[in-house]
Amino acid sequence: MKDKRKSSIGFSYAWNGIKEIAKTEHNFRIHLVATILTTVAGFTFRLSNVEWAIIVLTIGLVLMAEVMNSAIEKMIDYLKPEIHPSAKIIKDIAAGAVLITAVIAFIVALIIFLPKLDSIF
Ligand SMILES: Nc1ncnc2c1ncn2[C@@H]1O[C@H](COP(=O)(O)OP(=O)(O)OP(=O)(O)O)[C@@H](O)[C@H]1O
Repeated sequence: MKDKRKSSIGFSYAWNGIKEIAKTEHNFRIHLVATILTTVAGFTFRLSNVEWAIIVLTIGLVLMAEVMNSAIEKMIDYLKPEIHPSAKIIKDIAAGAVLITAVIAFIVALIIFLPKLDSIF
């Protein structure tokens, strides 16, 4: 019982973190919109189970990278609020991780949706 309460408190802290990022991070909101559009496209093109699994994993990868990037940005702003070359490179590297996942998501979208668009036109 005690463990259950503890884990639900942990979940509420995690949810609080996600809400904070959704409120403050512009890029995260853009990725949420992309998630909604991709989901609509998925239903429109009647994706197979395997295609859905790949799309869900890819969306998760991008959102997770965005959340980790935001955590790193906030940590740097807290530890090193002034301009510093190390602060710059740490934030640039974290942003690089998001860029990699966004490129992967774009390629996955091309592989899955292009043939379906092709069959329509
Ligand atoms: N303290 C700092 N010292 C040096 N360069 C910084 C510092 N903070 C940010 N930068 C540079 O500015 C870039 C953008 O940083 P910022 O914290 O605004 O990230 P962002 O991606 O614009 O964040 P947000 O998602 O909040 O808009 C970083 O990638 C880094 O190159």
